[in-house]
Amino acid sequence: MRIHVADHPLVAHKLSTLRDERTDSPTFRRLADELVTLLAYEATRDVRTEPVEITTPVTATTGVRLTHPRPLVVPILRAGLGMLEGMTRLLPTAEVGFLGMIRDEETLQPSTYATRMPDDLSGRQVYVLDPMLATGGTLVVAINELIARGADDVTALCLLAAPEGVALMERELAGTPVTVVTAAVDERLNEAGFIVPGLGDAGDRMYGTAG
Ligand SMILES: O=P(O)(O)OC[C@H]1O[C@H](OP(=O)(O)OP(=O)(O)O)[C@H](O)[C@@H]1O
Ligand SMILES: O=c1cc[nH]c(=O)[nH]1
Ligand SMILES: [Mg+2]
Repeated sequence: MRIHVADHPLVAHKLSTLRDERTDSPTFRRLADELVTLLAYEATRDVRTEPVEITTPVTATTGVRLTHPRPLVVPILRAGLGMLEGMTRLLPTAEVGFLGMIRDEETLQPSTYATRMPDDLSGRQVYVLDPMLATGGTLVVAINELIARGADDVTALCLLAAPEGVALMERELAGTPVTVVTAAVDERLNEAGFIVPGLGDAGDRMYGTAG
């Protein structure tokens, strides 16, 4: 597994406002959207392309286009849904699948309550969207499902990661074609499994609800 931390002052600036407890839901959603677009630029560095012959007003030349099958983007509901538009702005022709997952507040174990994506992902590049990589349990289950369906290149975009979650993914997904792109790796998890300093519950902050 590879991890890429986006080291850029604009990313750090937007992330700081996102973390601030005074940031309201509309601003949180807008900043998450802007951050995803910056992360998506890094995350799609290896998106598959093929040569294409084009003619400019001046001459014939060779350009590139995204290969078929198109990449699949999979937001993990709820909070990952707030990252979808920022991602598809850069990859407008991507196919979109959905995974609904929830982490038990006591045990911190993830469970999947909805799955809507192609059964056969053979040879597909997949971009998974989830703002928080905390214990890593959610992303390990999600990515194993994608690989079981045949995905051969998986990139997870996360706004924030905890070292414990990165370590779990490195252990559980060793030898798999997985990359994590994140805006920051924070200090640690607290007793409740929240990222410190973190930004709180991403889903609640995004949608203005509790739980
Ligand atoms: O790395 P982990 O320890 O598994 O935790 C991360 C997960 O927790 C949050 O989802 P949550 O369960 O709060 O669901 P929500 O998006 O509906 O709020 C977050 O959006 C991740 O999916
Ligand atoms: O800090 C955390 C950890 C898990 N999920 C969140 O939304 N925030
Ligand atoms: Mg939540």
